[in-house]
Amino acid sequence: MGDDAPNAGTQTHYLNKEEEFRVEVKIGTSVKVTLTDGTAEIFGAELPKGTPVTLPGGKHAVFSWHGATIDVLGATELEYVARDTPMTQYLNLDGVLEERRKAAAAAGAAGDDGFASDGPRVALVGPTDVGKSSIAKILTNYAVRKQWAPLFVDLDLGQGGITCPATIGAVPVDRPIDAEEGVPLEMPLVYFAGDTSPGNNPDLYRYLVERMAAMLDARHASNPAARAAGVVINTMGWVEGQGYKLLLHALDALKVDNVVVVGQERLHSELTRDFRGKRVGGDVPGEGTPVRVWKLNKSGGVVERSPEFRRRCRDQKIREYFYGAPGAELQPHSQTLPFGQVSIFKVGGGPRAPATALPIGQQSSSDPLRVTTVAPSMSLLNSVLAVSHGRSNADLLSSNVAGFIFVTEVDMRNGRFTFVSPSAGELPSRNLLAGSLKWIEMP
Ligand SMILES: Nc1ncnc2c1ncn2[C@@H]1O[C@H](COP(=O)(O)OP(=O)(O)OP(=O)(O)O)[C@@H](O)[C@H]1O
Repeated sequence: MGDDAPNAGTQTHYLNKEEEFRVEVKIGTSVKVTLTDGTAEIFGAELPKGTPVTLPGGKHAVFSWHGATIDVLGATELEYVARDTPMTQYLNLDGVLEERRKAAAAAGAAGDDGFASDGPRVALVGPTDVGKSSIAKILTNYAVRKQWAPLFVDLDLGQGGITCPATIGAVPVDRPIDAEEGVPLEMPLVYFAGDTSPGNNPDLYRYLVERMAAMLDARHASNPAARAAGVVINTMGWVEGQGYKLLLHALDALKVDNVVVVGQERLHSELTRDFRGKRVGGDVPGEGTPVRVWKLNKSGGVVERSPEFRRRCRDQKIREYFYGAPGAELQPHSQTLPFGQVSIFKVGGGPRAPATALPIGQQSSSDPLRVTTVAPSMSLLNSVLAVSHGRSNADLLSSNVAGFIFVTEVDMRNGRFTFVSPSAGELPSRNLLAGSLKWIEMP
């Protein structure tokens, strides 16, 4: 253990075999890490030798399997070297998944299009702050380093692992997810739930997870390489009561065959009980891949994040969407449009009234899956709106989104609003989806 914090200037750190340098960087700032000797990785992504890598605000770990020397430039809030890590456990799990991928590819090559040609569908589950997203990145990156392109799926509405918070998303990963660029965003499939918690509209969350599962099945049916590479899924940290039911639904819908529980004995035993004897992928009972439930240790480096820190991480994620990662400072584009030139919708309006409480044939106006029009008002100020691929009112619910805009000004007197978007030019669609996601831009 070791170095004192906080630090500025360049500090050199020496990592022995299987040691990890843990560092906390203040939100809104960044530090640069350069590997000068040996080999090291950040959540499974190899550090290039001699090239500085920017670590944005947050908590990071630089791990070395064989020993390394690293230089860190900039002020950190906390830093130390840890000897005890669960990385060997994570590597062993990767070994099991790798065997599955190879067997799936071999079965596919032999013309078998049954469940034997399915690569692993792995989900990381556990309460908040146990390291689920970090392990999801490690497993994805280890697969990418062996030339697979697995699908990375994020079901956590709270943090926006792929694009903005309040979404679930999936993206094929063909180059390592690194600290600077995050998940590659060439072809993300993103659904907007409009809220950072699924508890406010669980029906919508379930619906979107099922949409995602259908798209995933369709992709695998037409792409044997993607099918063999498999899927790594990061789930939300709400694992009690309704959260547990939503989790079971998602694992079922996405046909997860490797459930990896991080850091909670009770959840592990509940899932072991609920998945006993269960198989996925087969056409007849008794066929298919048995679901395996694993238990992984939580890394000592994962620290609990306060609600305030989480909120700031979420804001940073939205900021990154519009301005790029710290240091990139992309220029978002500002435009003003009359309200008449766009249609703004929202999904759901609170809990559904029981059908028995309504006149026969009438649908509740608060149907959680009902799409309604949002009238222009000042309440749109600071809203993050999704730009939907949906063309008609009917398919807005089921369509994925092209991107997001952020409302910076509402001019009710002249009936127009000003927004920023990450790229210039026409919006890909004039159909916008609103939710409760807001962002106040800090200087
Ligand atoms: N080994 C480590 N050393 C230092 N920091 C770490 C380590 N592993 C994870 N972290 C950091 O700890 C924080 C929580 O980790 P992570 O986001 O993976 O947890 P999670 O279980 O997915 O949380 P949530 O469900 O709340 O999103 C993150 O800021 C992550 O970068």
